[in-house]
Amino acid sequence: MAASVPERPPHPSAARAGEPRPAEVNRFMKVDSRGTNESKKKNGDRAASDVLLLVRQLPRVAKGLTFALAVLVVGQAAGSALLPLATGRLVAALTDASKSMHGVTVGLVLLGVVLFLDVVLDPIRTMLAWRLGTALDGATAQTTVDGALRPAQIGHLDDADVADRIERARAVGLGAHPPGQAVTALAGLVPLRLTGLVSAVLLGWAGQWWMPVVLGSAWVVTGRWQEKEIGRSVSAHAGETAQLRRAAYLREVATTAPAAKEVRLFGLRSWLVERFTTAWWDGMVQMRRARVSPRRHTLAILLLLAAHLAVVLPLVHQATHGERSVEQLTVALQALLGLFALGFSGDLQWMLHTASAAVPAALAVGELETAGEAGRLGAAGLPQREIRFEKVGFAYPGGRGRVLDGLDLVLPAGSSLAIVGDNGAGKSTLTKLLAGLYLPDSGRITVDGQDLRAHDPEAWCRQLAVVFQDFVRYPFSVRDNVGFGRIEAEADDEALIEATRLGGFLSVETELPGGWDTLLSGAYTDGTELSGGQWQRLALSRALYAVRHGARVLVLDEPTAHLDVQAEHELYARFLDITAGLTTVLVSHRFATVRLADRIAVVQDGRIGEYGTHDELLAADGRYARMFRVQSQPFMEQGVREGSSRA
Ligand SMILES: Nc1ncnc2c1ncn2[C@@H]1O[C@H](COP(=O)(O)OP(=O)(O)OP(=O)(O)O)[C@@H](O)[C@H]1O
Repeated sequence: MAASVPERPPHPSAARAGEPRPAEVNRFMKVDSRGTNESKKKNGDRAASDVLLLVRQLPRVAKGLTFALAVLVVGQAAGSALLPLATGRLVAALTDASKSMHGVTVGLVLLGVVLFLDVVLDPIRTMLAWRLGTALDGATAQTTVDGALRPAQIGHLDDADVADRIERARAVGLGAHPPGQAVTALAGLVPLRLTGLVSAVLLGWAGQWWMPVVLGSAWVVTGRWQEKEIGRSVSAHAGETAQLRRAAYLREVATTAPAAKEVRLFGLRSWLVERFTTAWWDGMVQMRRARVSPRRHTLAILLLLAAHLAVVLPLVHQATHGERSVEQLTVALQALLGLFALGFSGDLQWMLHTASAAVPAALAVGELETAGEAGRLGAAGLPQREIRFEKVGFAYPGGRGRVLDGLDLVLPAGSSLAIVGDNGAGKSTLTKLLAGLYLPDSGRITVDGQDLRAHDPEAWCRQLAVVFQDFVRYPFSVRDNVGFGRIEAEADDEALIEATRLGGFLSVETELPGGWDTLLSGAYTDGTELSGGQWQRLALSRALYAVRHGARVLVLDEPTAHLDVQAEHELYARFLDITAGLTTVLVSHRFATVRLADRIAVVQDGRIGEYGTHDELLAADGRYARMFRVQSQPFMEQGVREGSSRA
């Protein structure tokens, strides 16, 4: 069956909220590098270090833009710091008995410059921040995609820790706050903080030195309390990605086409809604716990009130007793108001921390490693002699135990081998190991006597043409769907036609409205949806296109599962053409398909239980013979009944 739903529910071994994972558990990630070890840090520190990490990425992403934005932010902060000075000067000139025109003009000009700077610079800053944020989003997404695809094997995708980080890197678990939003928040926060600092200096100058110390401390302390709340919320979000991932998966099932039929037919609607709601609120529960207590809130308000009174009362007293001029009082009062910028900045801070939390996850994903050293030998022309499994043992990461256990098997080059066995016996697993997508835990696979690990995994993949049981239905053109068999090859219409002819898709292609360029997806207005069997023929054509470009090992996992009787019959008729000169592995439950192979291997208890030709295995009267009889019995009985009724 083709892949149906894009997201898997969380792995049972996924970490519970807030539960740290020891670094050595994960063999796919450098957990401790570049400050990405999130588990050891306290929530507040973690939020701050996420932001620092994000800031460090900015020049790497776009040096010029970062510099321009930094200059603008500082310039704007300097401009806004002039505001109290300009107003102070203007008020002083206006209240001065001499009514000096010079003083009024200077005040007005200063005020005009400040306002002009603000009006002109603000939209430019917003635009630059947006562009830098978009660049960061693109770079983060690229790092995630690149990292997730880098390991030559696919075991990391079965790892709950890796899956959680990928999810976080995609920012799905964080209410879709992409890292670029953090840049916008930073571009707003930094001028605020700078304004706060300048205001502190002005208050010290126009008032007394201790005034900014008292008021600034009150703002910083209460702001820190709020920041800790944000840290807790963000880490609650991050820790709860397992639940949120489940919620996202359920939403996907409910809102997309692949599962729509079953959801309706089995009446899963209420179940889905209920499960989604539960998963969503489970994911959010930590958020609610992370709220600041009302007592803390009250304390913060009282502290700020007291600090303001402690500064304002002496200021007014000094002004009324002639110890402060009108200009000083005006500047001091405005600076006093500007000091709020050192405190909690609500949405901006929240946005900054939530949006920057995806960055360490993306960096960790970007550093995913191939399990073990990747081999360097080429693989062109292999195998010449044989592929051999020697005492191969394998268990999936996080799986329930050994799927293969001491398996020995020989695939002579240029011949075909069918693999049969019960559901879950390990047939598909065997093909994935052959393709190098997983490495054996014990034993080895050799190609012409050389360990497969010694070969460059990409070079080995070029030798393979595979149709997996869950082949992918790419929503692209027919040409692309076939061409993906060898993406780096020059456009080759002859190979395209030959591969689709052998794969049984050519007759379908000629009927399509746009021919080779028909977009294969019902989700687009100009797209066309294929039937299951047509998709399978296309998947086979893709593999045969790879063969036309040099692949020498053909792996077909249930290649006839979706085919109608005629198409299956035609495929059998072409089988020798298709497999000529190739080393072919055929996984199937259909004995009509299995019989096409030169040899047959029965997978049983993690090993090869029986091996031989169809006739040899029937003569041995073992498991294969029993399975064959079970499948052919109804037809034989039917034949006997028809024979006797004719007689
Ligand atoms: N990604 C995975 N993670 C963990 N366990 C897995 C994974 N893929 C398969 N398994 C388990 O490995 C075992 C063998 O699966 P495999 O798909 O190789 O069986 P199969 O012989 O091809 O079965 P079928 O005939 O049903 O296609 C099964 O028990 C399955 O649950």
